[in-house]
Order: sequence, then C-alpha cells, then structure tokens
Amino acid sequence: MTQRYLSIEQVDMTFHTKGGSSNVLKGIDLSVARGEYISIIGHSGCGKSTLLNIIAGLTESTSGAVILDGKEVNAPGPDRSVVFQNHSLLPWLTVYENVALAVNKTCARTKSKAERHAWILKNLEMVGMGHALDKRPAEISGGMKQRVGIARALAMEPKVLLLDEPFGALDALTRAHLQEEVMRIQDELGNTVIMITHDVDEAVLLSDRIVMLTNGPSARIGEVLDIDLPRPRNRITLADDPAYNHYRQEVLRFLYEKQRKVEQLAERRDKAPTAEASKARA
Ligand SMILES: Nc1ncnc2c1ncn2[C@@H]1O[C@H](COP(=O)(O)OP(=O)(O)OP(=O)(O)O)[C@@H](O)[C@H]1O
Repeated sequence: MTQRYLSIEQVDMTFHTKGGSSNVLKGIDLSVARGEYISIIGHSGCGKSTLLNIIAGLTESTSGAVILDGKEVNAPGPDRSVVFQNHSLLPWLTVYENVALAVNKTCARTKSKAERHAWILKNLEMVGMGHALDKRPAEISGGMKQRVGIARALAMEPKVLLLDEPFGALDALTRAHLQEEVMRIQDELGNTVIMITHDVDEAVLLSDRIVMLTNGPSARIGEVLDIDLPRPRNRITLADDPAYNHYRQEVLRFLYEKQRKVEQLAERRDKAPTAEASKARA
C-alpha cells in the first residue's frame, strides 16, 4: 500500500461568527493509504463533519493542507464523493436519473453513452437497487435512498469516498444490511474510505484504522487504533472474538475518558464561586 495517498497536514479550523471565533480543529495530521478504510469517531460537536467537509473541499481550512494523490485539494471535485446521513437525492429525478446525473457529469469524456448506461446499471445493481430504476426518492425507503446515494458516489469512481454517518438515520436491521454491502463492495473495489460514525461496533467492524478525536474546542487526534482483524469480517463470529472485543473496549475507554474530563470540568465550573458571589461575600 502507498502510504500518504491522502494526507491531511496540520489542519486548523476556526469559525468566525457574529458571536465570536471558535477554534474547532487544531493541528490535524493524518496520512491515509490507498485502499484504506478509516473511521473518525468522537463526541458530538467535536468537529468530525468539519474535518470531512475540509477533505471534501466544501469548507476551507484556516490553515494546513489536504493533499490527495500528490495534489493539494481545496475545492470540491469528482475525485472525492460524499454520502451524507440524510440522502441528498434530487426528488424530481428517478433512481436511475439521480445516478445518471453524476455519471454524465464525470464520465462524459471517458465513456460512450452505452457505456455510461451500463455503468449506471452496474452501480445500482451493486447496491441491490437494480429493481427500482424508475422509482422516485419519495417512493423508496430511507435505506434504499442511502443505497442510491452510495451507488451515485461509487459511480463517480472517486479517489476517496467520504461517508458522513451514512447509516445514522437507519433502523438497526437496515443499517446492518448496508454495512455488509459496504464491506462487500470495499472488498471488491478496494476504495479509499473515510467514514464518520458514532457507532463503535460499526467503526470496528468496517475499519482498518479508527481515528479518535478529542473533545472540542480545538479538537485534535487523540488516538489512532489499528484494527488488525482478517477480512472478510463476519459480525456474528466477531461478537465472540477477544481481539474484536478488545478494540471495542479501547474505543469506548477513549470516549468515556473524554466524557469524564468534560464532566469534571463542568463540576469544577459549577463549584467555583462566581465573581458576583465572591464580591457579595467580601
Ligand atoms: N459553518 C459553521 N460556522 C460556525 N460554526 C460551525 C460551522 N460548522 C460547524 N460549526 C461548529 O463547529 C463545531 C463542530 O461541528 P461539527 O458539525 O463538525 O461537529 P461533529 O463532530 O460532526 O458533530 P456531530 O457528531 O454532532 O454531528 C460545532 O461547535 C459547530 O457548531
């Protein structure tokens, strides 16, 4: 594997709003190998989506750089496709047309009309949506919409697939099915993937490495955990696997420790006498 297929170098992010400035990310450094599956996990509001948006080129970082396959990227491009938690299909287009829109945009020069048609079908079949080509988003379930979103992202043949809590809004069974699909597709295509998740089991099941962000403000990478479990992975077998459970515990320990620190700070703040109270006592 080529190390540094994607590298995030010393990325800082500060948002300036009317209410003041907030430092969200500080000194994020991460190298991702080609074909690697990375999950980013961290407490709510720590800056995971901000980081993903910076990689996608949707948000410009305050400083630092994102280098993909030797080139700096700082605007959206077809080399990075994003799947969001809440599907972003165009409601007036059919399933087929939603994927076709992306394919016609990115492959117009490289594929003939017939090739593009076959490619759209192949990608929709890969996610099990070949039977619903003419349906509109309102006529299919949430899980099916996510499948179409994944097909659309894959059909663009991105260098990096960015998944922002792609299964977050789904029921447990649909979520499990889609995780299996993504693992199978990943085995077949060897995509480079960066996925945000809140789900520790999902992170361990799918990832080669889990990147754990500290709590904000100024979140940084707290720990990176290598998930050295053979593939293909089976969730039922892994449930009794000591290595799998060890990885789970490691992520949970990190998250609980960070949470505990936040609670301790809040306790200290609540106990500390306020300036007014001190003045009143004086
Ligand atoms: N465009 C923006 N302008 C100002 N502040 C922003 C903007 N985008 C995000 N933030 C702030 O940055 C912080 C991190 O937000 P972000 O959505 O990246 O967190 P997250 O870890 O993805 O959260 P969650 O897990 O809840 O989705 C939050 O405090 C948020 O309010």
